[in-house]
Amino acid sequence: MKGIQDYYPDHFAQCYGCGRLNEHGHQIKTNWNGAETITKFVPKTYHTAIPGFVYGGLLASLIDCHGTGSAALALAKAKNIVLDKSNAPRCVTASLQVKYLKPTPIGSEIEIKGIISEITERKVKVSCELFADDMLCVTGEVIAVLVPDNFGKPKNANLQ
Ligand SMILES: CCCCC/C=C\C/C=C\C/C=C\C/C=C\CCCC(=O)SCCNC(=O)CCNC(=O)[C@H](O)C(C)(C)COP(=O)(O)OP(=O)(O)OC[C@H]1O[C@@H](n2cnc3c(N)ncnc32)[C@H](O)[C@@H]1OP(=O)(O)O
Repeated sequence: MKGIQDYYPDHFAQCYGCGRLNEHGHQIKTNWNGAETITKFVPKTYHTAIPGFVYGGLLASLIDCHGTGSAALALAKAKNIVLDKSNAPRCVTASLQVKYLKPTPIGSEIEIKGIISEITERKVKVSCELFADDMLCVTGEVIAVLVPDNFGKPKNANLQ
C-alpha cells in the first residue's frame, strides 16, 4: 500500500527511516486511519536490544518518520492538496521526545498511531503511540516543520 512517503520527490525519498529509495532503510509508509495516522513495521532479529526485545533507537526512528509523515499528511489535508506524484508537503523533525513505557517484544508487528495535536501554517505537533502485541510500549511527541523545496540542496550547485 502507498503512503505519504510515495509522494515525496526523489531528493526527499532517501531518508533512512522512510525513504522509498533507501534500500538499507526502514521504508515505512504512513497513512490516515480515520482521524489518526498509522504505520506498521516488523522488526528483524538484528534490531535486538537484548534478546526478545527491540532496540529503542529503532523505535525512536520509526516514531520520528511516522511523525514527519503524519505532519505531511495533516498539512496536505489542511491546504487541500490532492496527493499526486511528488507534491507532498515536506517536513523535517524539529523536536523528538520519546518515552519507553515497557520493553517492546520482538517478533510481532509494531503499530504506531499518530494524533495531530496542533497544526499551524508551518508547524505540526504529532503525538505517537507505539503498540506491540496490543500493548502500549512507547509514546512519542514529534514537532515537524514544513521546509521549502530547496531544503538541503546546495545554494550554488557550481561550487559542489
Ligand atoms: C540537512 C539535514 C536534514 C535532513 C532532512 C532530510 C529530509 C527532510 C526534507 C524533507 C522531508 C521530506 C521527506 C521526509 C524525509 C525524512 C524525514 C526526516 C526526519 C528527519 O530525520 S529530519 C533530520 C533532523 N532534523 C533536522 O536536521 C532539522 C534541523 N533544523 C532545521 O533545519 C530548522 O531548525 C527547522 C527547519 C526545524 C526550523 O527552522 P526555520 O528557521 O525554518 O523555522 P523556525 O525556527 O522559525 O521554526 C518554525 C516553528 O517551529 C518551531 N520550532 C523550531 N524548532 C523547534 C524545536 N526544536 N522545538 C520546538 N519548536 C521548534 C518554532 O518555534 C516555530 O514555531 P512557531 O511558528 O509556532 O513560532
